[in-house]
Amino acid sequence: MLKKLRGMFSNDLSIDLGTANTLIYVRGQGIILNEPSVVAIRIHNGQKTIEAVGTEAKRMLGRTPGNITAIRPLKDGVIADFQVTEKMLQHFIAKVHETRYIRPSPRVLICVPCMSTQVERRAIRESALSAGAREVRLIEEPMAAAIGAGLDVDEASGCMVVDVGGGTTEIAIISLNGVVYRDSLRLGGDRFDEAIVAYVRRRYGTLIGDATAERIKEEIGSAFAGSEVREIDVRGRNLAEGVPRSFTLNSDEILDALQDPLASIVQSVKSALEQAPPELAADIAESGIVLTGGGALLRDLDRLIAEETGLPVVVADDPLTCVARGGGLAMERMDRHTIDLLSTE
Ligand SMILES: Nc1ncnc2c1ncn2[C@@H]1O[C@H](COP(=O)(O)OP(=O)(O)OP(=O)(O)O)[C@@H](O)[C@H]1O
Repeated sequence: MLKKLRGMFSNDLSIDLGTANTLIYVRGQGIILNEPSVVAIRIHNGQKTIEAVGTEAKRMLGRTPGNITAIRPLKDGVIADFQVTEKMLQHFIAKVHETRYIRPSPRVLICVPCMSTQVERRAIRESALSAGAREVRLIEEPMAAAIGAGLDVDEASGCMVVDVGGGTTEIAIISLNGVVYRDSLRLGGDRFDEAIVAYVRRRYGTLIGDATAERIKEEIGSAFAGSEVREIDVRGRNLAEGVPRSFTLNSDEILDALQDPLASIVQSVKSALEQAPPELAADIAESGIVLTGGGALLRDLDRLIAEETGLPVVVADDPLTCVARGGGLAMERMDRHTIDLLSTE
């Protein structure tokens, strides 16, 4: 009863401010906002106004007339456009206020890439403060991902998480509520999409948009050579003829296109294992590796990493919401000071 009451009047939010998606978790209520990190801006007489944010703005990506631009204010896990990020956060926090009773000036916990610089962290913190937060705390994304995936982060035993997001891939080894080893690659699902666009251009002399590349990746993409072969019909603009053309792509071609980013991820996972302290490496050999983030849904990415490392690899339940759920749970524990939070100075 008490918990329910506290939840109703809670001021605390946890935000997974991702390159691809932003999720907001309200203390005691769970995830109540999950939208693409996209903002559409209209320019009229030199004045910029917000046309749409989130799902509606994502539909406009690549389809806007000259006076509207749909942009993603975060790139590679960090803020690329400070003002637009702030507006986006304001919009999302206001939307949460509309649908739930939340008192103004909430306390906010934000999940940030683990190798983000002090300058980047300050930018994220300032954005949240300007968007109306009273107090801002930061948590490393892989720590939140591990908690969200249900790993026992407080045990004196190593666990390893690989969070493949839109802009970054975060690799961490966690023990006793702290991150023992961390690495962050500035590549993720977005890089997969770019690699598909480049492949189709090279191989078929045809231009496809990022949204089409993402659809191809989600529908037939695969990370492992032994996967069942699937096909998809695609339309794009033939560069030589300048007209739309249809053609069929198969998953082996997509695997070919994704070789470079996949090799970088595998290499980083291997080097994390090489650098892990021996006791923790032994724990991980037994417990295996957990994949989180939307990129973990790439077909057979778990098989690829298992094959390359010889360790058991599992994809967490609902990998797209792990960081947000873990951030929420960390927030519930925040006052007990049991989780390592980052300095916000
Ligand atoms: N079924 C799928 N197969 C492959 N990739 C997928 C699938 N579903 C979603 N993705 C990809 O997952 C990525 C988004 O993941 P997620 O929401 O975890 O990232 P993010 O938290 O916004 O990014 P970051 O952590 O880098 O800031 C996108 O690149 C999306 O294309």
